[in-house]
Amino acid sequence: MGEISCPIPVIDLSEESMNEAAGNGGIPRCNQVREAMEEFGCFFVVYGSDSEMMKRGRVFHLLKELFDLPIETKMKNVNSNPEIPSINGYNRLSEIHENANLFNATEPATIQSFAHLMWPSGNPNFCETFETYTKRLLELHNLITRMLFESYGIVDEEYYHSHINSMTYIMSLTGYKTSNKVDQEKEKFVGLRPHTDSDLISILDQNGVQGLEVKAKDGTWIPIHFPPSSFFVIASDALLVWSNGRISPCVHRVILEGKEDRYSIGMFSFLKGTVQIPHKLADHPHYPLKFKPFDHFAYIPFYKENKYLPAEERIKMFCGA
Ligand SMILES: O=C(O)CCC(=O)C(=O)O
Ligand SMILES: [Fe+2]
Repeated sequence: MGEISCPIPVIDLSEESMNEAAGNGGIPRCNQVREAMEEFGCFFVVYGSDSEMMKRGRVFHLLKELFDLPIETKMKNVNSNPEIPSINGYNRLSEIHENANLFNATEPATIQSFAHLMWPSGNPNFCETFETYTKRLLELHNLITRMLFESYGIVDEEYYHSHINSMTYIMSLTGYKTSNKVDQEKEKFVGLRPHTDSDLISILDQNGVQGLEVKAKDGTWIPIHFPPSSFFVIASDALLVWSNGRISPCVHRVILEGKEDRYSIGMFSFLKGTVQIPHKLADHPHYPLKFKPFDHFAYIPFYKENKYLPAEERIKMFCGA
């Protein structure tokens, strides 16, 4: 059987490409971002230089180091954000699947105190690598947000800055240690059931081991193979509300195969406060106001209780107009 080419758009936001575009009068890349979000709820973004890619390899070595620590150590990472009590700092979800969540992940102090908990005698390599990494992911998140706003004609700088300044990020580090599953050499098994995420926009990364799949509009599952130097960007539940129903959250799952351990990182963006449809998107004959404003943190426990309902149904139950 021949390879089916992946229909998911790849958007090049690398520095060279952005400079080139600026020189050419600018390819309307912000429209590509919006179109990808509206059509697929996700896209690949090429971002960062080759030397940064080398460093990204380091990130996943460090995740192995982290998940190889004794469970008692990993359990010391407790939730440090009392406003989101329903998200744990550490989860052991099965014998092969565990994850660590870092709250306010873009603050260097968060990375340092996490590293100190995990490695009391210090791990400067972890701190340096993750501080740089989260900084880049934050820049990327802000760039994508700005482009999306621009494409919708929301060019109010004050609105953009107040939105960005209201964000907080949870970085979720996940390990799927399939090598622990000695008896299931060839069988595929579910790492994460189909779901959408509860935040606004998630940025995903992984080591070289495949497993992530997204559900296309026709119901088929598309395996996600990251192009070189890319991250995978997905729309989450709160973006459905913010966009007044224009952007459907991306349904995704993780299917594991073989014995190679898989490590992934998700940078999840939450609004500290109210998610609200901007006037520009509410005031349209095809898009009458669909959702009431809602408190993003208050949504999380509801989301968790109803995680496997279709996102549209869940959101409508929570804040349908
Ligand atoms: O492991 C992955 O690639 C995806 C993780 C994910 O979907 C999640 O944490 O919500
Ligand atoms: Fe997810």
